[in-house]
Amino acid sequence: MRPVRPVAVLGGVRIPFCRQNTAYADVGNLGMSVRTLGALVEKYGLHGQQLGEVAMGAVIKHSSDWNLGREAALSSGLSALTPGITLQRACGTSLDSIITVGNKIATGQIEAGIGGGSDSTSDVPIVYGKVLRRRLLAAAAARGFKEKLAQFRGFSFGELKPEFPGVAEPRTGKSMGEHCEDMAKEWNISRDSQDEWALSSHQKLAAAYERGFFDDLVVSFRGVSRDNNLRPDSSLEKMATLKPAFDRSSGRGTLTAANSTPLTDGAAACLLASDEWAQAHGHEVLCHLRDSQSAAVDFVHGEGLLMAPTVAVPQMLARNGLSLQDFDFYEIHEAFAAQVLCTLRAWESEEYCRNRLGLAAPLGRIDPAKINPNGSSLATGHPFAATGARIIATAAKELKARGGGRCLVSICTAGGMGVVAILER
Ligand SMILES: CC(=O)CC(=O)SCCNC(=O)CCNC(=O)[C@H](O)C(C)(C)COP(=O)(O)OP(=O)(O)OC[C@H]1O[C@@H](n2cnc3c(N)ncnc32)[C@H](O)[C@@H]1OP(=O)(O)O
Repeated sequence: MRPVRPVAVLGGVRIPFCRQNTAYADVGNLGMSVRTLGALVEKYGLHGQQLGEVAMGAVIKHSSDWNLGREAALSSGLSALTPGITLQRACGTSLDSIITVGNKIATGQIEAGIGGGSDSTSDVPIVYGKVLRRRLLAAAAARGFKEKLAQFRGFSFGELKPEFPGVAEPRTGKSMGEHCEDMAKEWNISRDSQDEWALSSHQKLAAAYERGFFDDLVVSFRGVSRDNNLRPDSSLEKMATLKPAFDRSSGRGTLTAANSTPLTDGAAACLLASDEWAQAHGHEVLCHLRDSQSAAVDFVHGEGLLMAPTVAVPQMLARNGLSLQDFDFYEIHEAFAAQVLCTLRAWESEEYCRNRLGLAAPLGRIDPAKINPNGSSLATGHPFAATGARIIATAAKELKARGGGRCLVSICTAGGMGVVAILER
């Protein structure tokens, strides 16, 4: 193995994120990925260039998109000699795409690459059940009309019932929202604190747009120039009127449409390189990807589904000799406001940090003013596989704007996992 070398983040772009069944309803993952990669190629003058890897991902994906990373790369303006790969780790997908490309750069396998992701909740694969699928395949392989027709002997119209992609965890049958509602109850997270967190996310995102922060990060698409979930005019009074979205009957439900991410379409991507490649091509290094970590929790046997970042972060901190307070700001994915608030409370809990994380003392408090300075998923919306690249692009630009510093990135994912990373400038 060659020695590990620094991984430079040169920046990123994304299309505005749009709520389900709005502006991108007929575009799909490939269209959104191509627009995003094309914009990145344009921004960094990569036309005709051969990069080492394009790693993209999608949580919900049509088989007709083949290998989304390669297909999107082929239509992006990059050289056709650029390889592509498609990854999936639920909401951690594009952070993992970026880590994958970063690791290849760190070990000297490649000099530069793109990591990103896309998700469409408006154009999802809807399939027939297994019985009809078997019949159709057998009919396709059969010779002659009579033999084909024979495959449908005993056919019933019930077989035409479509199957939609699952929205529930296969092992528990509960949705993300239902799991997070359980977490909010376990950690005593109030409805008011969730609504306040969500409102603040909208206000910070709106302010960032107003001061031009996103001018070179968000490229317009299909006539949209800003995330269409953004509601700067929202209020705590209006939020307080909303009914619980996931626990409607116990009278104790606190997660609502306003303090949960909406179903969203969108794509985002980042350019990474070795310092040498960046210098040779005249690109400024916005920051370095110093380290990353993934972890999982046993949600099937009672742990909170979205609590795995609480486990991944201390592992990564220990390896780097850092404390939770050694960061200038934090980018914590807001799957639900309650997820962020549960995570913060767990890191402050003596009992949790000692007994669950095996630490000598609690990780301690983070100043909420240092979290998500430009808003996050509650305001932008959350196209699952695009969120990681949105966060890295935003954090890298924020580090440049501050002239230096250190950022902790934390993303919870379905399947009881978490992916976290450290960025530094
Ligand atoms: C997947 C991973 O790996 C990890 C993760 O990130 S987990 C997170 C994954 N994401 C999810 O699970 C998505 C969850 N979200 C949902 O399923 C749906 O958005 C939801 C069930 C929460 C809400 O759906 P919905 O009821 O159709 O929402 P919607 O119709 O938009 O809004 C309902 C009301 O709230 C209002 N509202 C929404 N946001 C608001 C806000 N910020 N301020 C004020 N009002 C708001 C709307 O205006 C609407 O009001 P009216 O009824 O008066 O029109």
